[in-house]
Amino acid sequence: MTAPPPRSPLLEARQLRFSRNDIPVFGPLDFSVDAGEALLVQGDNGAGKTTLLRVLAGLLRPEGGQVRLQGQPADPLSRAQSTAYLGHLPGAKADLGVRENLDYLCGLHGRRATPSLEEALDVVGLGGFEDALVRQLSAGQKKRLSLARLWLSPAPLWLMDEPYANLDLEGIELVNRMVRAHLDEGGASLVTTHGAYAAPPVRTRLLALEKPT
Ligand SMILES: Nc1ncnc2c1ncn2[C@@H]1O[C@H](COP(=O)(O)OP(=O)(O)OP(=O)(O)O)[C@@H](O)[C@H]1O
Repeated sequence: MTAPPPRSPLLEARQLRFSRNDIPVFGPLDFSVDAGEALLVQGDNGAGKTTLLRVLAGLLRPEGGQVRLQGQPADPLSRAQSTAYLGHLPGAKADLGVRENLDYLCGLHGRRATPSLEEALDVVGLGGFEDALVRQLSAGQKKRLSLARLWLSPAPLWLMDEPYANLDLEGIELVNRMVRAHLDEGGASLVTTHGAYAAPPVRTRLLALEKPT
């Protein structure tokens, strides 16, 4: 019996590098993440973690190198479709309600057929806040709204920039439960951290970012 061909990584970066005004921010980097895995991206303030995630999401153009998704070269459009980005700013409209915002964000980024918006809000602990205005939410509640958007996303690759920031202990456990469930379903996650926060208790690779000299 012949062995099945090896499966391509969900995400692979080759010699990926980024500069701003000719000043190197990161790279060249080589790394890969398989379905069912998390990659912990560690580095000090300014090491380039957010920039790397934004490049992978297709929001910034790398200076060089390649990004492959499931073995195929990925242009910015396919990167945008295959990734869900959880950033520092929730991207929500302050004067709209929580459910309205989630609906709007899912309209922009796409969503799975299930669960419903209300179920997703329950999962992240925002049940009962459906009609609250986003500007009335705390920082942690806004982060939970972003997590609800992630939970509804059909994208296999989650790009999570400091997902534990502003969350209480229960929120940290929520992030870990979500990452574990996403990986169990065949997804993958990149999680940035300064190293001081908790890390998801899942099969994890490590990418240490240092400022280029
Ligand atoms: N919009 C921007 N314009 C110019 N320089 C920027 C911009 N955003 C980030 N930088 C610079 O790029 C470098 C990398 O920033 P980045 O936000 O990727 O780091 P980080 O590792 O995510 O940091 P932190 O842990 O503080 O969030 C820093 O030197 C930063 O000053």
